[in-house]
Amino acid sequence: MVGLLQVCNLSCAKDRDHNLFSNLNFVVDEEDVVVLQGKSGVGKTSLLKCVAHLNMYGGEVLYRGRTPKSYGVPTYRTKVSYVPQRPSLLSGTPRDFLKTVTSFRSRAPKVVRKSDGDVTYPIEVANAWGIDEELWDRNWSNLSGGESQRIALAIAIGLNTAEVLLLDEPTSALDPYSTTLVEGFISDELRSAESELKAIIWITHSEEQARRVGTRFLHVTPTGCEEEPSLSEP
Ligand SMILES: Nc1ncnc2c1ncn2[C@@H]1O[C@H](COP(=O)(O)OP(=O)(O)OP(=O)(O)O)[C@@H](O)[C@H]1O
Repeated sequence: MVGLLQVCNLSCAKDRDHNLFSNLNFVVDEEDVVVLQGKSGVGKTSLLKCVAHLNMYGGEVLYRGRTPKSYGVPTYRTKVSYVPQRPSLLSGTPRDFLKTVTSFRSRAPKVVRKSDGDVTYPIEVANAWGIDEELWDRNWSNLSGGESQRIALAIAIGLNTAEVLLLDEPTSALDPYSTTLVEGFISDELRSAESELKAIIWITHSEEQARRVGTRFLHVTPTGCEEEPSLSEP
């Protein structure tokens, strides 16, 4: 079976002589929310970056049976999109970032714009999570961790081009109420016929969150990954 995303014999180098991990094989299908688990430092973030074609890797990543290069990497990244844990490392404001991202030719032209050129849906998504529009004009470095995390996620979801989202601890800076809002919104998007979103790979250190959002559980080790049938109750 081809699946939406196929990870074949993936390895990632730690340094010239050592691999961080190797021999990773798994398939992501439509409607999957694959929770990635594993010890701190095992390489979960690195794995997501490999899948997003942001890190060097050995082996193969196939999206709908084809390599990232066959789509063109910028186009691939609009379909398989990585959302970092700490977007505050970006320069400028979220609105600058949104304008830059939506100006790329690889972005689908269907993104809705206001007459002044602004893209609206990401701002609406963030608003639903308690983000005032004025925050879009503040530098990333002057936003709280939770604000920048929600805005980065709202951009990824609101652009509505990604079929696979790679979420790196997307709610680690959020309070429980905001976490519930975000989790609910994402699961509605996965079910919505209007949304492009088909599957998610989600890193979380929270067992409770893993149970709430996950449909599959993948345990990453330096020598491969194992699928766990389900998480046992605490
Ligand atoms: N750009 C980099 N240069 C050198 N080493 C790096 C780089 N990024 C990550 N590493 C190292 O690679 C290893 C794996 O890091 P990674 O962030 O992928 O792990 P993780 O499983 O996501 O960790 P955590 O659960 O703590 O977030 C760590 O030892 C880290 O220090």
